[in-house]
Amino acid sequence: MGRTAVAFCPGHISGWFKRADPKNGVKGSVGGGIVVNKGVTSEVRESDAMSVQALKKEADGSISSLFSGSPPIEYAFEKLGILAEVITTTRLPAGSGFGLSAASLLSSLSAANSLFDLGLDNAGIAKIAHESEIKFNSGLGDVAALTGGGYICRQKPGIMGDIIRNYDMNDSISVISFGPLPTESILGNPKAMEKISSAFREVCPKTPAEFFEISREFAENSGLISERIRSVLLKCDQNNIPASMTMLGEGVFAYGKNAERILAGFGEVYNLNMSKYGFETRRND
Ligand SMILES: Nc1ncnc2c1ncn2[C@@H]1O[C@H](COP(=O)(O)OP(=O)(O)OP(=O)(O)O)[C@@H](O)[C@H]1O
Ligand SMILES: CC(C)(CO)[C@@H](O)C(=O)[O-]
Repeated sequence: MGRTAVAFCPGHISGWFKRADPKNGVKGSVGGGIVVNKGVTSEVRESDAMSVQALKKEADGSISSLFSGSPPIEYAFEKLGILAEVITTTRLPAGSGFGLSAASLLSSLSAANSLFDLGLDNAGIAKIAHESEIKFNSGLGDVAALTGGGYICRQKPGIMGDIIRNYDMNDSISVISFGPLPTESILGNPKAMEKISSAFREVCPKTPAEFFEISREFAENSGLISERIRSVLLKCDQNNIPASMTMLGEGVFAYGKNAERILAGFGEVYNLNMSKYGFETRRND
């Protein structure tokens, strides 16, 4: 049995985004989102061979296998010249707008950093994770978002871009997910991306209410709202609950004490809170 290290990274719900023009140098996106208190825990173990196993924890505590192999994590570890057995565990659904590809990269790299004494600081970890996300089209702005907490507005692309972080989102955030919308399928679709680009407005919220207004306006203009999402949004509107579509996943996130009750009529509800913190490293010899 080799030594292990464990690290956690929160999830990130994107409310609006726009891909940065790669001609301008830095790759990624600008946009807004919420760093949330549930995300991905990675356990990294010394090994002679590289392997990644993704696990899902259910509401009743049972654990099931999601998939094995994760090209973004394998690529990042190869870049660092390390081999390890990686196990990621999450309570949240995959491919559903929680930025889990970024969270699994950041938690796995944080754990590897401490296990192998790589000496990377948080910016160094984020740089490798961001590069891997861009390479696999699995995210644009999630890594930058997850370098800290709060509900945020990213005004420049990349991990060194200006990020406004606000922390006064005190009520719970309820999320319902109807199924995955693989990030690659949207980012790799020029028509969808053109519509998304025209839906984007260069504004930053100062309050949670403004955050949900900007998210909703973007979602309405993005061309991504399905019939199922529309019916949930209508119900939220009728009950004065701020709500919008999770980017990128076929789901709805809604704000405040009454949101859970309304969303529960449509399926399993994930109850989250804004996280004040981004990813972290913890040693576990
Ligand atoms: N929990 C996880 N553990 C390990 N690898 C993951 C995990 N989630 C996603 N990945 C890797 O990221 C790839 C792309 O995932 P995708 O971007 O569709 O999911 P996501 O990040 O959960 O979605 P979103 O970015 O919309 O929240 C997956 O094929 C997988 O290789
Ligand atoms: C593209 C994206 C919506 C995928 O989660 C996110 O990375 C973002 O906001 O850039």
